[in-house]
Amino acid sequence: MATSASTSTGSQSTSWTSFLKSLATFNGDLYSLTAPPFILAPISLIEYSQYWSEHPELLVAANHLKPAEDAVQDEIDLLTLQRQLAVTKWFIATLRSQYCSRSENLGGEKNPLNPTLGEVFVGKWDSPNDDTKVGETILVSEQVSHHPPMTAYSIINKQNETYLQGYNGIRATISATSINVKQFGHALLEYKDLQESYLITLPPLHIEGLISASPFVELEGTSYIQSSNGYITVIEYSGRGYFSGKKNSFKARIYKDQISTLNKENAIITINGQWSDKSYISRGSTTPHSKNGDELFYDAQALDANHVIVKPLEEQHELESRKIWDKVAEAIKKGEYETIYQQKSLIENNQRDLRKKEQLAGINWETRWFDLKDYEDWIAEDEQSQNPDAFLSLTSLSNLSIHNAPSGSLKSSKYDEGDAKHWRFNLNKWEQESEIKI
Ligand SMILES: CC(C)CCC[C@@H](C)[C@H]1CC[C@H]2[C@@H]3[C@@H](O)C=C4C[C@@H](O)CC[C@]4(C)[C@H]3CC[C@]12C
Repeated sequence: MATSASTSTGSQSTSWTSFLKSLATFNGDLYSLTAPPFILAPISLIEYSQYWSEHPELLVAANHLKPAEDAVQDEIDLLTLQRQLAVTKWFIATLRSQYCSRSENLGGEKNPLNPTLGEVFVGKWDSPNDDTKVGETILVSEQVSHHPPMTAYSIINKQNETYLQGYNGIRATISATSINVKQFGHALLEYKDLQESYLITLPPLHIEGLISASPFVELEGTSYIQSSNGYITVIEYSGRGYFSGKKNSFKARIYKDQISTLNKENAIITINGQWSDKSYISRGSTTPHSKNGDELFYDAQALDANHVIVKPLEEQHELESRKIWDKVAEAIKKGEYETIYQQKSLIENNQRDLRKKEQLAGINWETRWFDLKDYEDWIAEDEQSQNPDAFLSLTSLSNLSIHNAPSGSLKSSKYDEGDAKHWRFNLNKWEQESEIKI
């Protein structure tokens, strides 16, 4: 999103009004809009990858729910369900950071800086509260495409053999009072020791509060967590006034398998509440509630987010996000609108020059740690393979599209068409990385 230069905070309401007017001619690309500088976030969108692991202990929790070697079938089954619950809890715990943190820390939803092609963001989390069971978790993310913007990430906890990877992009439309955003991409979580994997889809969202110049995100629709053991969590989101009259509401139902999802009565467990606050859990399909004495599932306000540790700027590579955007971020924090405009233009022009030079030389920018995998080429081979691909198996179990459809699209839905190319982390490339250090 471009920035309009403005010199005083007194002009804020005028520039907000012209921003709202510009929405009338919106072409679907959020980044082509001229946003008033006071709604810019002083971080690049690539940094949002960190929100997947602000509770590393929850990310690895399922790895500690392993059956003992002599466990009987009932114990094995119970632990399998408990792992589905652990993954569901971790996912619910990511939502507050993903969708509320700018509103909480910056006083309203803000527009992130649009990452440059090849921009990277890396960091780590130490074991929270010196819990030796968690160990170090690292984050590696890369801007793999600029048109359309796509960010890929990988989060690794070697001690727990826990590997999360994914990528995301957005497509937006405007309605009378909100900006509606569909997410593209998905996340894949693997517990290698357990030989278990999970496919996680990303919910649609909309931005409200535009008229009053106090934008905030509300999730909507459905997202899924499909496990390789068959269990599937179906999460439905709603805003103020739909399920409960409260903002950020959700209802998650865990089913034995995808077929069971056809009737909500089949839910084995139901979780209900606010993803930014408290949620409750009960057995079966009845809606749990604190008033019914149901058990607390997760309290998003109780635990502080664990922020990723990033090297000081002096030690950063020229492709690292905070190094690229340092001057712009400082100007945003100080409200120096002219400097924001100048420094952003420098970066954008430099990028345009680079792309022109590549075009003249007949070369394409090469991604650093992620490869674009075309699943159309893989389907036939995978059927014969001893080691089937996790994404293909999980989309088959969950009846989800393998195509580049809005995240969470079902097979045979109107979106289930086109390419089936998805960004995948290449661990070898990361292990051979010699210039960029955590
Ligand atoms: C104030 C408003 C008019 C500016 C528009 C900003 C717009 C581009 C931002 C607003 C919310 C952003 C979402 C964010 O809430 C969370 C995520 C999850 C993360 O994993 C991937 C990025 C995404 C979808 C952000 C994309 C940019 C959004 C829509």
